[in-house]
Amino acid sequence: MSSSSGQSSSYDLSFKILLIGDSAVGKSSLIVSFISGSVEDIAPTIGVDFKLKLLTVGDKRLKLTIWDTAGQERFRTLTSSYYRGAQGIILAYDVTRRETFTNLSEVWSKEVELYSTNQDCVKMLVGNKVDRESERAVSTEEGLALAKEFGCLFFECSAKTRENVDKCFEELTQKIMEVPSLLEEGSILVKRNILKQRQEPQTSQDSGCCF
Ligand SMILES: Nc1nc2c(ncn2[C@@H]2O[C@H](COP(=O)(O)OP(=O)(O)OP(=O)(O)O)[C@@H](O)[C@H]2O)c(=O)[nH]1
Repeated sequence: MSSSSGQSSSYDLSFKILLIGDSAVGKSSLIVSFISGSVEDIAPTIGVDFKLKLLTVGDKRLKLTIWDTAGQERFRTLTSSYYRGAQGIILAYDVTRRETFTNLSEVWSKEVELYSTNQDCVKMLVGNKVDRESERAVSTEEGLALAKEFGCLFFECSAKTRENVDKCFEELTQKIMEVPSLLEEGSILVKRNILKQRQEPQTSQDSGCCF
């Protein structure tokens, strides 16, 4: 699997991936770490933000639109509509803050049930900040058990050291491509986009923000 960030209108499949979870678990950092390979200090997300990543998997060129939602409760109602049409959802928590893990059951999995319109959507639990091992408050076994309960994929990673960051996005993408209905959606999205580009003046957008 090879990857690049930036602009290109030439791709075979287009997928939408959404990151959810409590504030400051590192959702934006995971995205930036994956997209640009760098680690920066990031301000809290206001509303919703998205970034694009181009990947090649086998002979397919993929466009991933990765939506970053605000974890802060005051933005919750703003983010609910962004679940629509997602082929992949990452439920993120911070392995050093136990409440961010318990909120996956209390809050975030309920939001997914309520708002996710795609029954076949692939979900992944991601425990972030494993570089802070001495402060760990959630064990790997607990993460695995919850992922099993939710029927999700599972990864632990660090946006800071980039440990497992590429792997978790790549594994999620791979699993999406293994679901025939999602694969079909991915190619329909590309066709729709080509039609739209023919009808509207060309605008190139690598990232954006909605609130
Ligand atoms: N040590 C460590 N710090 C991290 C890691 N990932 C993120 N951080 C830090 O955690 C803080 C919050 O990161 P964000 O990426 O803004 O978190 P978020 O989940 O997007 O937060 P909201 O936008 O409020 O929902 C920042 O200070 C990051 O630098 C990590 O893997 N390890």
